[in-house]
This record gives sequence, C-alpha cells and structure tokens, in this order.
Amino acid sequence: MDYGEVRDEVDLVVPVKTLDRAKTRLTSATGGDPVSHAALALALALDTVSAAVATPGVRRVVTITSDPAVAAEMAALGVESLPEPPQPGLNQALEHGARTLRSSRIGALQADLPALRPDELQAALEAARGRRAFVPDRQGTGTTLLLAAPGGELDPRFGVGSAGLHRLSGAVALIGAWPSLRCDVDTEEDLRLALALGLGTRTANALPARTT
Ligand SMILES: Nc1nc2c(ncn2[C@@H]2O[C@H](COP(=O)(O)OP(=O)(O)OP(=O)(O)O)[C@@H](O)[C@H]2O)c(=O)[nH]1
Ligand SMILES: C=C(OP(=O)(O)O)C(=O)O
Repeated sequence: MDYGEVRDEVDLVVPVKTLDRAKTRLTSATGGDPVSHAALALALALDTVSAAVATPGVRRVVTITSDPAVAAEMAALGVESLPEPPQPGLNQALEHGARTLRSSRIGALQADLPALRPDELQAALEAARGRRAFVPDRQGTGTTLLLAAPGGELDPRFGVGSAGLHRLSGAVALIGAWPSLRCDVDTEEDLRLALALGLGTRTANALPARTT
C-alpha cells in the first residue's frame, strides 16, 4: 500500500505481548481466571489501537506481536501486525517495527491505554512540533508515547524509569492536559482511574461486574 509522504503525519508501532504473558500485575482484576485475563489484556490493546487509528495525524498503526490471536483481532480492525524479532524484549520489538516500516515519522504507543481519546493523542502529536518527544505516564516515571523527529530514529528506552531515560536521551517531555493518554493501566488502581476517565467499550465489556 502507498501511504504517501505527508511529513507531519506519524506511523505508530504498538507492542503487544502474547496474551498469556501480558498484564501480570492486573491478574487480580479478573479473579485469576486465565481466559478472562487474556480477554482483558486483548481488550486494552484493541481499545488503544482503535483510538489511535481514529486520530487525525496518525497515518498508520502497526502492532508488534507474536500472538496470532492478537494479530487476528487487529486485522479485523484493519491494523497490520508484524512478528517479534528473534531478539527478545520490548525495545528490540519496537526497533524492529520502526526499521521495518521505514516511515517518514515514527512513534511508539503503549498498548494499555483503554481510555485513550483521539483528540488528546492528536493534541500531543501537535505539541511535539516535529521534535523527538515523549509523553510521561501519570506518575511521571514511565512513558506512554515516544515520537521520533521526522526522518529520525525512534531510539526507544522503555522499561523501568523510561521517562528519565527518554529525557536523558534528548527527547522533549510533553506534559499536557491529556489524562487519557497518560493513564496506562498496569494495576487495578490504574483500571479504576481509567474507568473514571471513560473506558473504551471492549475493556468495559471485559471487566467483571464488581469493577464496573
Ligand atoms: N511485542 C512486545 N510487547 C511487549 C514486550 N514487553 C512488553 N510489551 C508491551 O509493552 C507494553 C508495556 O508493557 P507493560 O506495561 O510492562 O505491560 P506488561 O508487560 O504486559 O505488564 P506486566 O506483566 O504487569 O509487567 C504492553 O503493551 C506490553 O504488551 C515484548 O517483549 N514484546
Ligand atoms: C514499559 C513501560 O511501561 P510500564 O511502566 O507500564 O511497565 C514504560 O513506561 O517504559
């Protein structure tokens, strides 16, 4: 497919672990049932990706996953998936995705933003104004979005303390009134906060009744 050359637009890679390994800190939210847990992990990713696809300024969204169930569900949204590279790890998966896409502008979006609103993601993309930039999570320690400069490398440093590492690597911290973009869901407390912001429909449907 020819996606054209619009320099202000960004292609986003979204990493998604295999569902049986994903979101271990959220296991209690579904009462320890592995099938419900996998459904919740998948719903988080689908709501995130649906919002990203609907965002003006986002040209293309591609997930990086070795889980065929994730790839099939993403395909139903019209979203392509790339398999993980042989080297394990989140940053390796993102670098592989970025290299494969060869986009004029690349970004990485975490897959656990179930309240994400397209207008907030669009506002963050605009605030970057062509710089290599990142959006810290609500605690200020992690990263939910990393954007390369046009034509530049992604150079991802996700993991513990990634906000500090992205800042040290020269990326500009973007801090705006974008609660849905900053609310990544790792724990049940995060899930309650995302619920208050307004969950995507898939995540809302995947929750047990007591959480809603
Ligand atoms: N493709 C891919 N995605 C990853 C990998 N590691 C983490 N991710 C994804 O990166 C995002 C951020 O990771 P975390 O917030 O730590 O999520 P998680 O590892 O599923 O959660 P925990 O098990 O609770 O640490 C999530 O969307 C994960 O699915 C990896 O090795 N490969
Ligand atoms: C991998 C990260 O996510 P989390 O802190 O949610 O594990 C990160 O913020 O770099």
